[in-house]
Amino acid sequence: MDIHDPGSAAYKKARRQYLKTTKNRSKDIDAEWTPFRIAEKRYKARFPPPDLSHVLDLASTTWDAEMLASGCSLYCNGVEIKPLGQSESTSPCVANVCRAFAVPSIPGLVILPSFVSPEDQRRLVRWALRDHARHPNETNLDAHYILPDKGLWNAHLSSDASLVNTRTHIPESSHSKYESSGPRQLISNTPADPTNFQAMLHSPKPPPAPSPSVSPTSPTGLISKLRWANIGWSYHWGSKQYDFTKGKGRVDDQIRGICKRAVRSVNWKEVFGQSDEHGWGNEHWRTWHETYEPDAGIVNYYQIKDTLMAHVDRSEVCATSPLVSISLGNAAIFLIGGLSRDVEPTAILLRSGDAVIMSGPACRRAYHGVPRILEDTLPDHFSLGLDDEDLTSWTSYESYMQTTRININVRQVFPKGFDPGLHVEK
Ligand SMILES: O=C(O)CCC(=O)C(=O)O
Ligand SMILES: [Fe+2]
Repeated sequence: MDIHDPGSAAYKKARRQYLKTTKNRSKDIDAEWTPFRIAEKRYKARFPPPDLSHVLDLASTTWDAEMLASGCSLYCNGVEIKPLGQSESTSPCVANVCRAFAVPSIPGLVILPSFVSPEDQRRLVRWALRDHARHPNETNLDAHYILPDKGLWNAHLSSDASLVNTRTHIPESSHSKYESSGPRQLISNTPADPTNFQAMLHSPKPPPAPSPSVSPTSPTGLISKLRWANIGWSYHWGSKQYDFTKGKGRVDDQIRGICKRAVRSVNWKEVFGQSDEHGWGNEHWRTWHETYEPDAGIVNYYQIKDTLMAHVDRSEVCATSPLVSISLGNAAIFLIGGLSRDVEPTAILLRSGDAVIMSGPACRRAYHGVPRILEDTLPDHFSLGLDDEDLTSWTSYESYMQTTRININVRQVFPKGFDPGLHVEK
């Protein structure tokens, strides 16, 4: 990256901005920062450009086949990793190269580098933009705009000149129904679990208030403002709870298939079988190959300067089932720590095609975030993708992806055997 070259224009610009913004900053603000916040600040900084030498980057290392097969711990940029062997169902090992790694300091974290093929990555990008970011799936834009029936991406592709109208003209009388909420608030919510499910089910979930400051915008103008689209069960951002009264949205078959294949490719005994010190009793990881069933999630659309602050995904009733996270497009720094922000996080470079599985009580409720999208890291197969379907429109996907990272983040809300239907029909 040329941000590391002190002679480059990007470096000089970042330095100028840094000096301007830090001129009056008190030095002791830093003293109050948690280890997670310090790491976030470090990787987010435009200046000095972050040192990536302690970032776990599985793709940058050539692994010795024998060492991988030994099952012993290895170190990559100072981070301990454990290569996982074959699972009984499908193998993540291609030509004897291990394709699954656990991170022992965060039990339940599994990384599957390059799990999604280049063709599937392009297919998923099309899906995320053209097929998924539209009605009936809610996006961050729906609160403020009345999106076109044909979908925002299709409207953008057809160079639709007509502006997308805002929702600001809400009758005064119904204002009280609406609650102010923005995307990805960092308010803390009560962790969901089977015992408080009933109370959560019936708590009020008012629709978000449309922003009064937005104005009608072209589809092309709005595409760069797309930040998330819901998958499966509907999520209520205001209360940070699922709204089960809205019914169960579909999980696309392709997404479901990839996530199930990822979970089946892991030999969970190697991940959790050694010790049961985490006290989740029934060892339900033993049945994940058969019982794992994704039912909710989110597609995140990051532009280069976007970040996702430290958070815990604790709205799911099941706090241990695998969460499968797929990265597409530009690479990112992913930070994952522990049950509080006081735990020093591990930094992981996630590249297009990588899958991450967060599972078990230690990892599933660990703080994590994305402090940085790395500019100019779009892989070549996004530019050379002209051999598959629909040649003409790929260039639009490619140009959008030049400045984008997409993350498909898929969860299982309910533990096996928990029937939400019984409780909904009262
Ligand atoms: O973008 C990522 O890799 C993580 C996204 C995430 O943590 C979330 O959607 O909750
Ligand atoms: Fe998350």
